[in-house]
Amino acid sequence: MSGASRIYEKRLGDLDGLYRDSEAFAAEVSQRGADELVYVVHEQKYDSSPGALIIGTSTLLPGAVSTEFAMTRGHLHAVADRAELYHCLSGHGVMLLDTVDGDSLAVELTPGKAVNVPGHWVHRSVNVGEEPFVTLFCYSADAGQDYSLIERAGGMRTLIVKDGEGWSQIPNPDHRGYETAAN
Ligand SMILES: O=P(O)(O)OC[C@H]1O[C@H](O)[C@H](O)[C@@H](O)[C@@H]1O
Ligand SMILES: [Fe+2]
Repeated sequence: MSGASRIYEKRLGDLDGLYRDSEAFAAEVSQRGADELVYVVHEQKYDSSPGALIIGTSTLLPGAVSTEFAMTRGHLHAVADRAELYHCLSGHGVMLLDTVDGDSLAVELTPGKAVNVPGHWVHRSVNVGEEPFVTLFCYSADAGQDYSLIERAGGMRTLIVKDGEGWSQIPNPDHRGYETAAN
């Protein structure tokens, strides 16, 4: 299929402020290096019109900073009503979802499972496994991403943390509410 293709990478040094434990983050940067890849997105879009789709794959490598698993920055779509499909191709992850009004969900994804993220939901991928977590995604080409809402809110409502050999979700004590952040 013809059209613009893009590869978008995030390295450890790009993710300052994402994890709660800033000392543990600094230690990871000095140990693993600021250039270490955390996630890479391969996307393809043939057009930017409202009806067009962006499709691609997101590959989030395994890892953790202190107790928090590797994650994407997360966002609300700039055109907030735009939805997105994520279909897990490999690995073991969680799609973390919040609404501005107070709903939160953590959807576990393993190969063959999919999550249909409605518009108006903030979303982030988390890798809770030991292999790369790879999803196929599809969303409207005009959606865009708003990264500042999560930052202003002090992070998403929930943290996905190590729990023995597995993972669990705990409330994020730094979260200030999206309602306040929006004003
Ligand atoms: O945009 P981030 O929160 O950094 O997450 C990385 C990527 O996640 C998903 O795969 C989205 O479909 C991409 O459009 C996005 O760029
Ligand atoms: Fe998205």
